[in-house]
Amino acid sequence: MLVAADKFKGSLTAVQVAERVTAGLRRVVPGVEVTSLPVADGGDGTVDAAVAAGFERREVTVAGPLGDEVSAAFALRGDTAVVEMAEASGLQRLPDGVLAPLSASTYGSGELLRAALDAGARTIVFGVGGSATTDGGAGMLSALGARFLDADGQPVPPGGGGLVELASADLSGLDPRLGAVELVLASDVDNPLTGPKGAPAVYGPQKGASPDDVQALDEALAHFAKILEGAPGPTGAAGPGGPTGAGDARGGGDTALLGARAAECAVSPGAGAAGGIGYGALLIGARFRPGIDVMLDVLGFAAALENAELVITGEGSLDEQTLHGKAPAGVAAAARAAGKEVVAVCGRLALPPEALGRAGIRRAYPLTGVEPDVATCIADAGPILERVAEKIARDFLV
Ligand SMILES: Nc1ncnc2c1ncn2[C@@H]1O[C@H](COP(=O)(O)OP(=O)(O)OP(=O)(O)O)[C@@H](O)[C@H]1O
Ligand SMILES: O=C(O)[C@H](O)CO
Repeated sequence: MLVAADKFKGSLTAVQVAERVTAGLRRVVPGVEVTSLPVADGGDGTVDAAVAAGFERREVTVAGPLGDEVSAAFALRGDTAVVEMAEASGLQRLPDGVLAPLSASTYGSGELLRAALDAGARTIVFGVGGSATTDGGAGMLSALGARFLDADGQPVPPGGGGLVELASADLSGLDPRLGAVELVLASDVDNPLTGPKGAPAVYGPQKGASPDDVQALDEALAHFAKILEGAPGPTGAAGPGGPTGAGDARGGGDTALLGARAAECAVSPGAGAAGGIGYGALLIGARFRPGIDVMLDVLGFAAALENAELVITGEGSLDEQTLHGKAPAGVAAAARAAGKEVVAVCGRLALPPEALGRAGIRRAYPLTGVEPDVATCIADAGPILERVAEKIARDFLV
């Protein structure tokens, strides 16, 4: 039996989900062998999942979304680092939870990447999602040595809103170590940077952006990308590979302009992830992969799967979004490909059985199936999840 579920956002961490499910299963079948592999899709909880799988947690003080100091962690094992942008620039890092769609910056995420480089990382899994920001990764790039100036030669204000003032950009001062690392953009979504499916339009509102803000941010990010097309690229022999990850020399040399590659990055899948930090990451050579697929590799899912007959996955809300590359869909696809049976636990279930079936999930067990009151399900999630797991044990193990 393998428990590979994401967190129930707002009620249980992924580690707690695994603990509660295990406790419920063992109440019905005391000796049952259960392997726990908490999972995440690149968004918040990604460092926790890596740590649960044996990575070392490294704490660093970096800038939060509004520039105040926050304590953030990345995970390290050997020369592989897992950096989660939400640790520095996530919604949960906003002081008092007050949304700041125009001014929130990813500067602290760049500081986290720098800390991973300082720690000797040669491969960096950059998990993105759950962000408070819509700055196209400008803050992150600044922390790594890029310069973004207004018409008076002054740094533009932090956040996506400030990018309308951008007159010139220069990436030639980027940390040269970036040229020598493998950077993987582990993204929860595959949106482009701008336009109707872009970061401001689709994810701006959840960060507090009004319709006017969305429009302003969309224009600001388009302007940002346009300026970058004419900007000096990173120096160093191993120039970034662009969205395909195929390393080449186009970005090398401080006189080389980013040009067509910057334009290509803006429309590449994942550019619009986490307020466009995906774009910034692609620009410095990151290779895009769906976050859950990257994390299953990092966490050693294939090995954990070998001895399991049944896989229990899940997340807080099994809904339409789940089908678009969220953790349970990724777990189910990988488990089904290996011929394993998959069921899911969740707080609330908003998918019909056919949709679950298409995702490879045989049956879903919502907490609301044993406790109809949603508020109680959230407040008392742990014990209720144990009862749900008892049900799974009775259905599949006895
Ligand atoms: N114990 C619970 N009982 C009932 N519903 C819950 C419970 N815990 C979470 N939820 C529901 O699930 C939602 C959170 O969904 P979920 O955990 O899938 O995260 P998400 O918002 O999809 O983000 P992510 O991409 O990080 O997974 C909550 O807003 C709530 O509606
Ligand atoms: O952070 C965000 O904007 C969403 O999670 C999509 O990446």
